Amino acid sequence: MRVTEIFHSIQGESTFMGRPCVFVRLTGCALRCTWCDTEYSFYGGTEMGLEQVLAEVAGYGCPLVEVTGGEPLHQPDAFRLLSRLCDAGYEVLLETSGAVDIGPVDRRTHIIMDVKCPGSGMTDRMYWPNLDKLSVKDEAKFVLQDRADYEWARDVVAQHALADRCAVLFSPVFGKLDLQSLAEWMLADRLPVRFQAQLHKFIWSPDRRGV
Ligand SMILES: C[S@@+](CC[C@H](N)C(=O)[O-])C[C@H]1O[C@@H](n2cnc3c(N)ncnc32)[C@H](O)[C@@H]1O
Ligand SMILES: Nc1nc2[nH]cc(C(=O)O)c2c(=O)[nH]1
Ligand code: SF4
Ligand SMILES: [Mg+2]
Repeated sequence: MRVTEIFHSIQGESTFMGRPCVFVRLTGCALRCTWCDTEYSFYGGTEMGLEQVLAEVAGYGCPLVEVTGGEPLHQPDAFRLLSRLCDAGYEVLLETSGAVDIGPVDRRTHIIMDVKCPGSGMTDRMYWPNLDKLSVKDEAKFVLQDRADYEWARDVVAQHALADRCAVLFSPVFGKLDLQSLAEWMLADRLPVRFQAQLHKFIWSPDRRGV
């Protein structure tokens, strides 16, 4: 499979935020979210075998592993990687765009799935049946760039009763949507969702790779 980087860091997103975690970032993505912070993963990378990836992950001695990208699910080997990581006893997280069917993902995986808001420019790429496939251990994440995105996300959460199904995360596009505004909108509307900002960008510099 094609791998951009494997690194050990503090999990900066999701309900697992704050925990030490090994990241496997797979190369390539068919989407182009306007605000994507990982464009360096679109091309290049190194070809690695499944066993090689598993060995490198094991070297960190860390029980939490996240497979991300790019869009990991574009590579057929990603599904095998997730299953093998689960078999090996890791707590396994998957970050995925919402554009690829999550049906074949090993159900031991915690799926953290973006629902692409209008500001991303990628709403029409969403595979909507994915919303019904999320379960209690999974998370639906809305990355918001402005008030219009917020209102759209609020409506999607209500229409699909998403908060009854799984954790729902509202996250500002880093450096674009003011944290305080988002927090105040959520409180005013009494939303049953979780505020989250990208912790690693506060710990390290926002454009640093491999953290
Ligand atoms: C780089 S993506 C890789 C996984 C997958 N392609 C996806 O979109 O979920 C990982 C996460 O970072 C989020 N993200 C990317 N750029 C961001 C930004 N500028 N501000 C906040 N979150 C961002 C994405 O929305 C996604 O939840
Ligand atoms: N520290 C850290 N936490 C993260 N959580 C999700 C990430 C991602 O890029 O998918 C990420 C990342 O790039 N770094
Ligand atoms: S789907 Fe993920 S990796 Fe692809 S452009 Fe959007 S945020 Fe970036
Ligand atoms: Mg990232």
